Amino acid sequence: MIKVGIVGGTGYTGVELLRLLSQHPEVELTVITSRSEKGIPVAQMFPNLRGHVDLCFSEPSAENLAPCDVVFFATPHGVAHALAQQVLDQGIKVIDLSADFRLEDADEWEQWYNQPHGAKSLLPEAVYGLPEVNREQIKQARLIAVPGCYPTSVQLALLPLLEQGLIETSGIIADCKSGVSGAGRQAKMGALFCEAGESMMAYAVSGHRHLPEIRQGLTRAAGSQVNLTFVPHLTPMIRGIHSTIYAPGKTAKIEALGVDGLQALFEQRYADEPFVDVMPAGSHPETRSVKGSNMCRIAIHQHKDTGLIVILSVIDNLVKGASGQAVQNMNIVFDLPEQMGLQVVGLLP
Ligand SMILES: NC(=O)C1=CN([C@@H]2O[C@H](COP(=O)(O)OP(=O)(O)OC[C@H]3O[C@@H](n4cnc5c(N)ncnc54)[C@H](OP(=O)(O)O)[C@@H]3O)[C@@H](O)[C@H]2O)C=CC1
Ligand SMILES: CC(=O)N[C@@H](CCC(=O)OP(=O)(O)O)C(=O)O
Repeated sequence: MIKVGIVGGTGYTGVELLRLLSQHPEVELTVITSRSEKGIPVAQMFPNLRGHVDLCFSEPSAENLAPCDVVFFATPHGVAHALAQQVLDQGIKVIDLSADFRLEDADEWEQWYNQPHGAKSLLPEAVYGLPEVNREQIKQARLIAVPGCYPTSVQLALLPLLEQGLIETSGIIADCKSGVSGAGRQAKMGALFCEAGESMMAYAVSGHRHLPEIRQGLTRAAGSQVNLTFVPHLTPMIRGIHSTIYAPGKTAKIEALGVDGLQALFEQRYADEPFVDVMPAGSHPETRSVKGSNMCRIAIHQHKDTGLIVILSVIDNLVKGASGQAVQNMNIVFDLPEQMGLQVVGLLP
């Protein structure tokens, strides 16, 4: 059995890890930390876990995490910077759900996250945990940076086109909508029911901190610099991300392929991917079809008037966008079947 520790067990991604890992046949939940709820039984705070998790929250320290084989950080930015080295030094793998190790360039990270990078020496070995791109590197990794929620939905939608050089590398627009759980469990005015309910708004239009992460991944896929306009929106749902991506095709290549060729390209690219579902041509995926599941559902269209390629991509921000993808990475690292503990079907309605 794999002994698992979770730092930050009281946040939304932490409790989602608990939900998934408590059902995982190869996992023994060993340590769950919270500074604010130290000593409190996990099942007292989260009654859905009664009968499934019998641990109490403990202090987040390297000493307490020592019995683990792997530690998940489900914490705000900067926490893994401070603790990851000590955890790794004990021979424990680290899977970080925050953005601490996602950007290769520490200066760029400091600009977007407005704080000093606290673990520059670990950056060269951190592996970006998008299995659809980095599966082989993940197998060997000690330290995994789980991609952000918006970056997961946008990259999966664009990879096949950029890898094949079928679209322009500038002029791409990613218009993304997120549920409110994306903002975390901490009390914030904008996440209040009366503020977020029955309303919708864009935010961080001039530049969101996921932009450099998306750009980094797309640039790697294309082999040349990619620029895009990424605009996130807050929508009145609890879970889910819906990304509508507009990409200018390279005219001759797209005309040669046609929309059927594009559909076939996506189907081939993701044929062996357990968590990417390319929907039948003409589909319009709904966020509720992936609610609670680790699936990314994608549909490809071409706009009749402008010829723009329009890709629709939906995920559950807390599952494929965070905790589910983190468990997928753990399965790969420990050489387990990638779908183990993750075969949850989306909830309808
Ligand atoms: N919500 C989402 O959809 C997604 C979130 N993420 C990322 O995952 C991480 C966690 O997000 P989320 O679960 O939403 O966050 P929350 O704010 O809901 O939870 C944060 C957790 O971290 C703990 N924590 C806070 N500060 C510290 C600290 N200094 N040391 C140790 N533990 C600490 C908190 O517990 P306590 O204070 O009691 O110790 C709490 O359990 C973030 O980096 C977020 O950006 C990534 C993708 C999607
Ligand atoms: C709706 C909402 O507020 N979403 C968050 C992004 C989700 C998240 O936690 O970001 P990381 O992937 O960087 O960890 C935001 O825009 O800041």
